[in-house]
Formats: sequence, C-alpha cells, structure tokens
Amino acid sequence: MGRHRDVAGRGVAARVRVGGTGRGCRAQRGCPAGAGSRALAPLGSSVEDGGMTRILIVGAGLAGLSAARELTQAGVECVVLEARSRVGGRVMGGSVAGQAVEFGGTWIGERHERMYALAAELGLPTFRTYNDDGQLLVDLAGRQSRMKPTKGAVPKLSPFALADLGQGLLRFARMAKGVDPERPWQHAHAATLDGQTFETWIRRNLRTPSGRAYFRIATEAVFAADPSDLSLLHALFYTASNADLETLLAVDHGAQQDRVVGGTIRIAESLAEGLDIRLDSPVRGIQQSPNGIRAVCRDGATHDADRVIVAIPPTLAGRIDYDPILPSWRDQLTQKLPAGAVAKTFAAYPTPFWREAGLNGQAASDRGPVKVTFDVSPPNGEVGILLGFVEGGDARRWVRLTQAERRRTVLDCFVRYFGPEAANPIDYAEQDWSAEEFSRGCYGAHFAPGVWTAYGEALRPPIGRIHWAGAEYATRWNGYMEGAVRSGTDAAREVLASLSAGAPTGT
Ligand SMILES: Cc1cc2nc3c(=O)[nH]c(=O)nc-3n(C[C@H](O)[C@H](O)[C@H](O)COP(=O)(O)OP(=O)(O)OC[C@H]3O[C@@H](n4cnc5c(N)ncnc54)[C@H](O)[C@@H]3O)c2cc1C
Repeated sequence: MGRHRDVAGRGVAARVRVGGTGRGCRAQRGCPAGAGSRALAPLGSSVEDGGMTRILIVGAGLAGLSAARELTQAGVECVVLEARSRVGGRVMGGSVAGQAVEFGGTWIGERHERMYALAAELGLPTFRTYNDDGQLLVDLAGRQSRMKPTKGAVPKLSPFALADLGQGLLRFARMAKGVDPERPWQHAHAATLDGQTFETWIRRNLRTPSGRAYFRIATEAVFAADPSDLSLLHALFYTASNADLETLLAVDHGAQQDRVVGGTIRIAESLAEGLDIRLDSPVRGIQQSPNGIRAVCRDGATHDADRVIVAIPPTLAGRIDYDPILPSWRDQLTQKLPAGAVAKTFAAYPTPFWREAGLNGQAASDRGPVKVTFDVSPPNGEVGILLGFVEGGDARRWVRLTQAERRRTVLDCFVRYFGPEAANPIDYAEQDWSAEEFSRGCYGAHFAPGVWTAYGEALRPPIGRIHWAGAEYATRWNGYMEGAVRSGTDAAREVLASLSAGAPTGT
C-alpha cells in the first residue's frame, strides 16, 4: 500500500511522490559494476588507493548520513549505498494541503542535544508543537474528559483508578532507573524481567481498567507495538535510554516538543550535501575477506572497501546475504528483532477549528484505529492539520481495509475527538510504514521476551570488518532520530579507531 492520499475528500487513491534526493548532495542513481567515483580493487587485493582508505556505508538514514559525515570530516573517503531513490529512510517529507508535514520521524524534544545542534548548525529553525494553549482530550472507556497539556499530567479518573495509575507509574519508573541502557542483560533480575511480556506486568501491577488502558495506549504510542509484543526488560531499557516515560509521552518538556520548519527531512537532506551517495542501490550481499569488504547490490554492481557500516534496521540487516555467514548468535539476534507496525494519517481543514474549543489537537483513546492524535498545522496556522497514529495491532488490521474504509475509520475517530467538522477534510493522506520495502515496519525494532538476555551482547560489537549503526543500536535515545545520529557517529569513531589500530576487530 505505501502512501495514499485523496484530495478534497474525493475518495481518489493515488501514489504521491514526496521527499528528495538531497539538495546539492553528490547523489547518483545506481552505479554500474566498478563504475564508482574511482576504480574499485578486486576483493582479495588491497583496497588502498593512493593511500586513501574507503569505507562503505549501507543506508542513508540519519545514522548512515551521520557516520558518513563524521568519516568525511576525519578525512576518510566513504561511499553511501542507499536502496531508496531518496535519503532520510524513516525520516520522510511529504505535503498535505500544500503544507510540509513529516510522514516519518517528526519531533525533537528535551535533551535531544545532537538533533538541536544539527538543526542549528545546518541553519534549520525549529518551532514548538501546538500544545500549551489548549487541553488534551482523553477518551477512555467511552467517557471523555480533558487533561492539562503539561508534562506528568494524568487524566481525570476516579480516586481509585488515580491511585492505581499513580502507584503503577511510580513502580515502573523505579524499575526503569535500575536498568543500565548499555547492558540491560546484566540487571540483577534480568532473567525475571526478560522472562515476561510487558502485558503480563501490566495485568499483575495495575488493578483498574483505566490504569491498564493508560499503559497500553502509552506502549502503542511509544513502540508502535502491543504490550504483549515486547518483554518487560525491553520496556524498561527503552525508557531508561530515553529519560523516563513522562518525557516520552509529553510535548511540554518531552520528546514531542519541537518541529523543524519545512520538516525533519531537511536535516537529512542537508546532512547529505557533499557526501558521495549512490541512490537506488539496495545492497544484497556483503562478502568479507582478510583484505576487505565487497558489497554486492541488487543490480550486480559491486563496491569494495576496507570496512562497512551497516546502518539499516536489524531485521533488514538480517536479510543481507553475508559471505562468510555471520556467527550464529548474531544471525539469530536479527531473526528476533521485528519492527513495530505504524501508519500515519493526516486530515487537513481550512482552519485548526479544534483550538476554538479549547483543545490542542491531541487526543488519547482506548478505542482505535486512531488512538493518538496531534495538531501538526504549519506554524503560521494557515490551515489546520490533524495527525492520527494507527499503531500495533490496530495497524495490522487497518492496513487490510480498502482505502475508502481506512479513510472513513480514521475520520470517524477524528469526529469522535473533535466534532462533526472533522468529517470533511480538504485533504487526506496516509503512510503505512510496514509496506515500505526498505523499512518493513516502524518506529523501530522491539525485543520480545528472552531476546535481551540471550542475545543482547551480540547487538553492537562489529563482526570483523562489518560495523553496525542505527537508532536500534543507540544506548541513549534509542529508537529516536537523536539515537540514530549518535549511533552513526559512534560507529564512525569505532571504524576510525580500528583503522588506527590497523586490524579487523570482533570475530
Ligand atoms: C512514523 C514514524 C514516526 C516517528 N517519529 C519520530 C519522532 O517524532 N521523533 C524521533 O526522534 N523519531 C521518530 N521516529 C523514529 C526515527 O525516524 C528513526 O529512529 C530514525 O530516523 C532511524 O534512522 P536510521 O538511520 O537508524 O534508520 P533508517 O532511517 O531506517 O535508515 C536506513 C536506511 O537504509 C536504507 N536501506 C535499507 N535496506 C537497505 C539495503 N539493503 N541497502 C541499502 N540501503 C538500505 C533505507 O532505505 C534507509 O534509508 C519515527 C519513525 C517513524 C517511521
């Protein structure tokens, strides 16, 4: 399905071409065998060419681009092989009612230091997510109430439900603080925490339907997965890596605080400027010898290098054909890291009419398919745009509907939250990330029970000349754009260190 939109409610589904190849980047489409920017050495001979070492990077998402930038700045030649016809990966630009929106990664927030620094360095201004001047709509168990837009606010509930939720949040926060995001598998009770799903913990530790609903909605919003999909240890690791649950959920002083004018795709495109990026170059195989690396693209083109950074989601890294095959523990790990399921839906209106009613466009509900919404209108408020997330089990079911049914069920939710005016948008668009060949789901990978404890150690270490990068590898801000940038930079530094040491690392 990928991307669909219909204009002015006419019910017409059509493919939309969005994003770009990176303004000013030296991006080329495909590349015939041996026809790179210079002649490539055959595998088995030295890849040194005039004293210059070449590093390959697979994937031009934020991790791959950050790695390439770091290496280039250190004077190391690198070539980025990107499967899509554009850079950015899970960051993707789009437009709704003629306004720039993000079809993928959107917000930067509290303590996303590298992302704010990049935006400033690249000359890209940010603006606040519409939040403070209205209240959040809570729709739980068929009853609606309003909630303050401040970090840490909780819904209006009965005293019993409130106490239940309060103790659940406190207990979860205490447990998360005890997990080391660098080595979650070393927690004193790792086996117990990793031996149960997050859903099991929710059932055991929350007594009221509202308390349980809060945790379930939060899980879907943060992981694009159901609490039964992931282990308790993973929920704790992810939270510890990203500050705390309140930060992850909040706009005010939280992960959804700011947007980039023109969209986050501008960060990816600006990062790509000046880099050697080969678009439309899906890597199918990676061969490794004592002398170097050879990447083989789907069209048969080959690229040789000293080392490679594989900067793609783990489930896709597992689909590459390695020669020799990867050690069993690393291969098994990638077999066990599925991506979440998420679709983004957008409806545009002549004005952000919900603001007049004292609402900030954010809704949280236990009834889907859209359970979480945001106001993603442009900063000038020229038109009103609602963003609705369809996540986890809802997404798995919803994507099987016809386009007309999908649109209707989304707009029904918007009407339930914001009134009858929401029924007639001037533009509508949707983006299903599970249908993207080079993502296969989003926001990122999650660890099911038993995976952190059995395979956690295998996640980050390089295998010989093959290094790993991506949001899933980050120890801080795991799963976020901030984590992707950090991981890319870390992988580049790891490569630089191993180049100075002069020998392959890992096994
Ligand atoms: C709907 C959605 C909303 C999100 N919201 C936010 C948010 O608000 N804030 C936030 O911080 N994060 C958000 N994220 C997460 C964030 O976008 C990602 O964590 C981050 O962009 C991942 O970057 P990456 O470089 O690790 O991976 P990717 O962006 O996935 O990059 C990998 C690249 O590798 C390419 N590739 C794949 N296979 C191959 C192959 N075989 N050969 C060559 N190239 C290949 C892909 O095309 C892609 O370009 C969101 C993600 C989605 C999808």
